[in-house]
Amino acid sequence: MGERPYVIDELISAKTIAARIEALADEIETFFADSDKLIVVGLLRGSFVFIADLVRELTLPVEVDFIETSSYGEATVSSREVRILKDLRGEIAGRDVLVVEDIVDTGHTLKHVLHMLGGRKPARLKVCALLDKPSRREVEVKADWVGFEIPDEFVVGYGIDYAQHNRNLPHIGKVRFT
Ligand SMILES: O=P(O)(O)OC[C@H]1O[C@H](OP(=O)(O)OP(=O)(O)O)[C@H](O)[C@@H]1O
Ligand code: HPA
Ligand SMILES: [Mg+2]
Repeated sequence: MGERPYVIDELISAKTIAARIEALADEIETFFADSDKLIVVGLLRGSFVFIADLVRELTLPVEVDFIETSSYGEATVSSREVRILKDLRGEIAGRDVLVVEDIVDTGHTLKHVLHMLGGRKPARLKVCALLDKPSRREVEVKADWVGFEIPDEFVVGYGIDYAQHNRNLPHIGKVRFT
């Protein structure tokens, strides 16, 4: 399926995102202050910009690893089938893990990943999501830290795509079909 014609309206500016990430990093750092072994796990591809900015605001020692998931493909609706295209490189048993996600929408992706990682017996398993669309939730799952709650709009930018486009926008915009 190809893209329908659309324009992008700014929803959250780059400056607002940067300020919010500073505050999130402060909270995360306080929570994990006693941890010398935090693994920050980004969900590819959407979280690549967010994780890059977030880890640079953290001063505690961290390792960085990635999982690649895919459920949307070229569409604006979830396939509800979460595929793991790439798994972690390292072991997480007994380690503190922070999952970094760009957006929690239906919740299928995060639920699947938390179930998978939880089974590996990490010490603590927490989630930081930049965006949360609670009105669209289909399964119960919650991020421990959320940057912004947003309305039911299809968003792009700051790592997030529509049919693989617009990940390089520095701000978050909403797609308006024309
Ligand atoms: O809560 P959900 O409805 O599951 O949606 C959220 C997930 O969907 C998007 O990923 P996508 O499958 O598009 O892969 P991408 O990160 O490579 O864009 C987004 O980056 C989240 O990971
Ligand atoms: O609003 C969205 N935009 C892009 N990809 C997504 N994946 C889940 N929700 C979204
Ligand atoms: Mg996507």
